Amino acid sequence: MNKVYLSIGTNIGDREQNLKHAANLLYDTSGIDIKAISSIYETAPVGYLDQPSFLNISLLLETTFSAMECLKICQMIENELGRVRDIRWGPRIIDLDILLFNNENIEVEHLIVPHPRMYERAFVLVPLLEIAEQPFSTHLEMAKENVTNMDLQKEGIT
Ligand SMILES: Nc1nc2nc(S)n(CCO)c2c(=O)[nH]1
Repeated sequence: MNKVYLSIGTNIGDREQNLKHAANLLYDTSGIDIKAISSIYETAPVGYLDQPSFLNISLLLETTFSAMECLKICQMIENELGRVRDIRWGPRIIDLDILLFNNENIEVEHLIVPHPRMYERAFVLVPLLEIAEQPFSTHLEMAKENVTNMDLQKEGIT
């Protein structure tokens, strides 16, 4: 069984409904067991600043799927909710990112785990650490270290 941490973000439409829809699609997927879901965080946009604020959550899954299969499932859910990939850092109806896959390091085309930008993003680290299981993996220890040194108000997470 694989342990996978995801980050989900949305800043278009009915944002809470988008999160619920994505979580329900994961819940309904045979081979995926949702073990934890974080609180919903309102977060200031990072990257492209001229866009609405996001809602972000993190989930812990247990799954029989491989990392690549998980990536495909995340992309299917984004497509199902109508994700349009136009402006790279722009507004999106839903965005599912794989943060951690067990305590593995993965670097293949289209998939890098741990997520390459997760350690610098409070909107990822705060929900993640809310649900992270003890004892922390080395990746989660680093996440905790990084978020401890962040000014969360400045990072725009409430
Ligand atoms: N606060 C916040 N800013 C973001 N910028 C991008 S791109 N995204 C999409 C995820 O990479 C987000 C996000 O989910 N939350």
